[in-house]
Amino acid sequence: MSPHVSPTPDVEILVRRLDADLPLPSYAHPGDAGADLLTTVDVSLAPGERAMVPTGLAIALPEGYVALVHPRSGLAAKHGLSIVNTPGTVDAGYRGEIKVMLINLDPREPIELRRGDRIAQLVVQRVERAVFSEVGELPESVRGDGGYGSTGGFGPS
Ligand SMILES: O=c1ccn([C@H]2C[C@H](O)[C@@H](COP(=O)(O)OP(=O)(O)OP(=O)(O)O)O2)c(=O)[nH]1
Ligand SMILES: [Mg+2]
Repeated sequence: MSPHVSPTPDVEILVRRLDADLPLPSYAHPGDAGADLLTTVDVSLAPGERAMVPTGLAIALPEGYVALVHPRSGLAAKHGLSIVNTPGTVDAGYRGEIKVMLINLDPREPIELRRGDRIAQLVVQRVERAVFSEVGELPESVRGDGGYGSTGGFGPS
């Protein structure tokens, strides 16, 4: 194994293919964080239009994991294709079809996608579950309640 490949074991995710003619999600390169998702249908998006696009996949994540549906940067840069709810959250308990809420952010050009095109990427991560414990006062911090640009704009802070 290359020393640059993570030594941690891969996480097994059970997958049902709802569309037998399309492949399982796959990583384009070793070390990639995102496995590409395909559309099972042709999609045409006018400027500003959005659509819920099926991937033909249903998965069972192990407890303690989440799968996040991220845009592909090449399609975003070249065509303005993004995802309305990026990143989409696929819960470990979800057994339905993974769908991608695509949106065409280009102000002028329509986007035409064909069945089998790679439209998004799925990033699998460990996730913590929190216990929300109510208190009257929060512990002090250096930032305090400063936010929303409190350190300034584009220039150095
Ligand atoms: O991009 C996405 C986002 C979500 N989902 C599926 C998996 C996820 O587990 C479920 C619910 O998503 P979420 O919790 O984000 O939506 P919600 O509006 O809160 O719906 P719900 O009330 O069902 O939780 O929808 C997708 O297939 N693609
Ligand atoms: Mg929810």
